[in-house]
Amino acid sequence: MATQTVINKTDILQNAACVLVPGGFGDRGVKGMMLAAKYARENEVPYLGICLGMQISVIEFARSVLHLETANSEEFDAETPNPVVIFMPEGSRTHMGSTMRLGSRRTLFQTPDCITAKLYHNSEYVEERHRHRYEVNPDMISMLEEAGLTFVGKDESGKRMEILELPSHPFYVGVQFHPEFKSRPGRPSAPFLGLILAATGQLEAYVTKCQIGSL
Ligand SMILES: NC(=O)CC[C@H](N)C(=O)O
Repeated sequence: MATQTVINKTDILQNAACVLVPGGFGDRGVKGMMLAAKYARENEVPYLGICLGMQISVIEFARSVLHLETANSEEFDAETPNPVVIFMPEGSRTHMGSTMRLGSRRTLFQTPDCITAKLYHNSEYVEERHRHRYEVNPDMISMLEEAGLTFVGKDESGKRMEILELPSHPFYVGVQFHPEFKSRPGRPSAPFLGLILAATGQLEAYVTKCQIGSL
């Protein structure tokens, strides 16, 4: 897609109540996803990034806020000088399928004082399903956190980033797992519910109810 066309596409975001960037593989559509993440971040539009969508938000933040213009995922540019998203060390580059990090795994909340912990009814941990080969580069975390992006959920080793939030934003959430896999009719997944509540101005009231245990 020509750059000009991509830029004009942000027009369609102007009336968006929220933005969701879902999972995916390869670099198809990544430019547009990056613009959507940037638009949501800069304009306080509720954002949920799932798996690739979380990785996109980290790249976008590194480029725009840390001014690392070449920040990228090794999935899109294996030689990037600023790999903010890297190939997971235990994966295999030659064998696909079962070499992915798959299945239900535990994410530990690093603080109870974050929007996702509250949405998950103040749990200390969640178990959600995974399907990915790349991850946020653990060596970049302190730089990203100093600039305001916080990693509020990590795996049991503490090295794998599972949930990010931008506390200065009304609802800017990225999850490395796939909350859609455990979502059920009448029992919506917490990150999706949070996105819709934020988009309709009901997030604060819902979170308060969670806090006082009346839900
Ligand atoms: N399911 C996904 O969105 C995968 C994201 C990315 N392509 C990875 O392999 O890590």
